[in-house]
Amino acid sequence: MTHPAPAIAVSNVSKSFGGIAAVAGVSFTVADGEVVALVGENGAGKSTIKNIIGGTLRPDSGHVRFAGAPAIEGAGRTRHTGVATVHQETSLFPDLSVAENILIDRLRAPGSATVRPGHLRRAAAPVLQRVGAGFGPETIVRDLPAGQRQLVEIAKALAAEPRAIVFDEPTASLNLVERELIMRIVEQLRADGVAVLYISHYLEEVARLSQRVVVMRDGQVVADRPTGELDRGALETLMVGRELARGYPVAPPPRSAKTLSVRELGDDVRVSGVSFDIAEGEIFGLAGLMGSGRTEVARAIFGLAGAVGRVEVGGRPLRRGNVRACVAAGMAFVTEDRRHEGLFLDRPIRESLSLVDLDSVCRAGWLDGRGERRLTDDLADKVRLVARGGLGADGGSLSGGNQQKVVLGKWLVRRPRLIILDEPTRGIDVGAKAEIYRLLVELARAGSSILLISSEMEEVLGLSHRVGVMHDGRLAGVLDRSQATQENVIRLATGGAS
Ligand SMILES: Nc1ncnc2c1ncn2[C@@H]1O[C@H](COP(=O)(O)OP(=O)(O)OP(=O)(O)O)[C@@H](O)[C@H]1O
Repeated sequence: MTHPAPAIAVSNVSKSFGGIAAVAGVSFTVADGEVVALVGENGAGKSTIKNIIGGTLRPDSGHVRFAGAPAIEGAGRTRHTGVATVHQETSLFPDLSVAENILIDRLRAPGSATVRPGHLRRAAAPVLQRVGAGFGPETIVRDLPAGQRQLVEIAKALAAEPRAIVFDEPTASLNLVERELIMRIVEQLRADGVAVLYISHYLEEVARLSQRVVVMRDGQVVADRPTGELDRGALETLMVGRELARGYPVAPPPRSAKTLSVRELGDDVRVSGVSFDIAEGEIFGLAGLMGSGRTEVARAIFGLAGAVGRVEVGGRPLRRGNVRACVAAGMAFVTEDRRHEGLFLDRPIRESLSLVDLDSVCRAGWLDGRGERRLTDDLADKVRLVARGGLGADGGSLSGGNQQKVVLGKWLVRRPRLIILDEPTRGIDVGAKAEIYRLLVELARAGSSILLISSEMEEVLGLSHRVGVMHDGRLAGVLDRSQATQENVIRLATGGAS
């Protein structure tokens, strides 16, 4: 019996950057109608492989074949026919319509004539239907919530009718309902015979969707096994090379003094009438569906978005809209958009790490090189930073997850009085997550107050003393740890009574 060639065959692929191997001798296949999960720690080499399969990066040696055929070499870029990629960061044009975004590659094709809007709409409708979109082709992308933009991203990939499709963490920061939708699309693609390579840090998704798991560590494949043979613990151990502690670390009960007091907070647009307190040493989770106003609450506390209402830190009214005053009051804000707001891509990693704590690395106004080295080495260690080129390499050379660890880590050691974290573990691997949870609990134990915003319900429920649930711009209820179950949170988040 002859076997058909696999839809994707990666053979002995190696790639180095500046003499440092990102991936070395990687081989695996994905067959038609198969979902293969690609997992590994931050910096293991997953994105490098994705980019080589997608044709945006050329391997130093080895090759990728699609259904037995090599890629078509063109000037500068390799064209890989039959494979599409759904990226983590959205690549959509916000001011164009859904249909224009979906068909943009064809609109830009040389020799393409002017396209009539009616034609565009008709061409986009079937793929929108295939992803179960509840919006029309003429909707402007900017008006869609993030979860639905991800559907447009997938529809765009499907428009080319690919035989193989690569998903890069498609559910990061989506809520449970939106995640379910994406997973059903993947299941349907598989049933339709499409080959799927699924990159994810969410091991429950890996267990549900994939038939096979390829585990990468330090640029190499360390396991390629049927998913059914690996339980969660075994998979984690393969990924991080050690056994991870189960469950969440427990913070001691909060103290009685209030750190933060928020009254009738609003942003004049989406959020209004939000009131709550956070005590010293308390972890307060903020849950809610995407678009419910969680991020806006955080921004309004910091005075960033035309905020109204009263905010007190340590019993003193906060001078609003003045970020410097907030920082002076001991507040720290780690936003969702960490890569643009906290990391120098073209400066040594060491500088990004030491910047918030300059006082401790400066002696009489001079930068103390040894002090800086000690501080940054310690920090890098604490967040399990994988910087294969050392801390002297530029921030831009780090993998996505490791860039996030830098920005998060530098705030965590500063022991702020109040730290607001928006999606702190997005894109971060299981091992580093465990470290970050430990650091958060340590901060709380030392008396810091923490406002934790996360779409990962398990994380919010596992770490928080209390959980506030947002619905439609209002705080629908606050649940104590004993009442904070997934069902109760979902009920409040979807507009049900507490
Ligand atoms: N342009 C580059 N210049 C220098 N080094 C790079 C570059 N791109 C990747 N690397 C290095 O290659 C290694 C693999 O990175 P890659 O982005 O493939 O990891 P990853 O598994 O996708 O990680 P993450 O889960 O954080 O996204 C890392 O050590 C990274 O620092």
